[in-house]
Amino acid sequence: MHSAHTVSVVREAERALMARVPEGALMRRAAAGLAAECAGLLPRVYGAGVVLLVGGGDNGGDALYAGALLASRGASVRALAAGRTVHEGGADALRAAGGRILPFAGGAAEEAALFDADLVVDGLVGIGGRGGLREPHAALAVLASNAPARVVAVDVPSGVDADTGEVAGPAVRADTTVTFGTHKPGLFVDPGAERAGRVRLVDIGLGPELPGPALVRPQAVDIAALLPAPGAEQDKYRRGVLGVRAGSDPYRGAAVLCVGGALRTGVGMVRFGGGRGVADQVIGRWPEAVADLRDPQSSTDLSPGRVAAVVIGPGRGTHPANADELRAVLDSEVPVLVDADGLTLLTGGGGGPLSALLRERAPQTLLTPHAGELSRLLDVDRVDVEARRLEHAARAADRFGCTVLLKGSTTVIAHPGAPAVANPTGTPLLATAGTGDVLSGAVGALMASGLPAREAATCGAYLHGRAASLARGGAPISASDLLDALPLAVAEVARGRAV
Ligand SMILES: NC(=O)C1=CN([C@@H]2O[C@H](COP(=O)(O)OP(=O)(O)OC[C@H]3O[C@@H](n4cnc5c(N)ncnc54)[C@H](O)[C@@H]3O)[C@@H](O)[C@H]2O)[C@@H](O)CC1
Ligand SMILES: [K+]
Repeated sequence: MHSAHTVSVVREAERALMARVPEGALMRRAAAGLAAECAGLLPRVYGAGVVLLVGGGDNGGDALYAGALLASRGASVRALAAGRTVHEGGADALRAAGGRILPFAGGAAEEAALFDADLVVDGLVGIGGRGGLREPHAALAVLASNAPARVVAVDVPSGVDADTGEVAGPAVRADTTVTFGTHKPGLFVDPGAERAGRVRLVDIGLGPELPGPALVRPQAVDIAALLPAPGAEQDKYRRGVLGVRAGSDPYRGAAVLCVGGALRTGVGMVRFGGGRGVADQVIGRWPEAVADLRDPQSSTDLSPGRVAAVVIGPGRGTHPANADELRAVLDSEVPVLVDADGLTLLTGGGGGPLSALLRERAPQTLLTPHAGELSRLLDVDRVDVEARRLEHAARAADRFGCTVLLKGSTTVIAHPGAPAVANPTGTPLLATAGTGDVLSGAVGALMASGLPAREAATCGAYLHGRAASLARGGAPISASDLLDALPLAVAEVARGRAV
């Protein structure tokens, strides 16, 4: 599990650590780690052309000290200074090692230097950056991103908000980000994550000073530890029965995909509740599912004895009868996943009393919106949700008192009082109709097997993203392809389970 801490927490921890170590020790540790990473990216350090982009703060200081180490190994190192001041100690060290410092004036010579470099090191701003990049930092960030050389960002790519991953204007696009002491949330959440490239952590001894993380990014081994292992003693009921309230006459496919997502992730049984037309379609595709053709508003099949969890919403409709059905489900004693039309019902006219039910219900509840649905739930602009995904998922989790999985380029999971989760898997190929229905079924299956909502969401999002990568070897995929690849993803993760 990779952990990330916010800037204020990092600052606090650094203050505590600095009081215990000799002056300058942390920057020397950071620079040594940075230089080693840079050296590893160059075929040969001796004779390599390295350009440092340096701002006026300690982030520039890290770059200058690392540049000095590379220069002392024979690299030709030039620093382009974005402002009038640069870190003095770092500048002295670089000059002493034979490097040069040039003011950046936007001239052709500096552009040529950047385009001729073998490696560009972005030390413009780190965790001290505030708001969108000012000039000339912004111009340098654009030049660096367009340069053919590899780009290494120091601590965070300049222009990326370290806490949120927000990118307000130009930002450096790095191949590698070398971060210090702990990861920063913005490195794991898009749009920041996409700018960070490969993220490497340099240990500067901060660990003992750090409290619990603000965000975690699970690895395959963490998912393996969560994944329910079917036991020899289990029957279909003990393995978990999932109730699915998805699909409607006009949207039958949503039901087929949701039920398929559950079956292909592993579940004891699926009880499908819905009308004859959609039920026929579901059973036609998945004869192993059990159709319940009773009145969908009836709550008799929502007792914990009959289902261990319920998924409601994909393709279900937003008529008053659907609101009644959602109310009955939320009134039940079982964990519930609300998706798609169910989320619209929480937002719409009946949303007041229905969303109040979320706070009141004792069992686990999970909402799985995409950015548009979350923007409507919170009554904010979609672009704001996409710019600051963590903040909005956390706000919804607090408001509704339940777990929230925000789907998208980085899927994030928020749960009141627990670290946020950034899902590491997935591909842009997932942006296609029906993949959300598969996700709700997959996560529902994990809830039915007994995983709490936050863990089921973490595990399900990981498997869903892996399935997308495994399906069709990188060729475009449809939601049905995901169904075929889900068992491969489950098997891959299960192989990593500690024995
Ligand atoms: N504090 C510590 O113990 C350590 C800090 N380290 C480094 O120090 C960095 C933090 O250093 P600082 O606190 O000096 O802050 P930074 O160097 O990240 O940023 C401050 C500088 O950036 C400018 N700036 C801020 N926002 C800007 C914007 N939007 N556009 C243009 N310029 C902007 C400020 O005017 C100032 O010159 C870390 O990211 C890390 O790289 C490391 O050396 C490890 C140890
Ligand atoms: K930087």
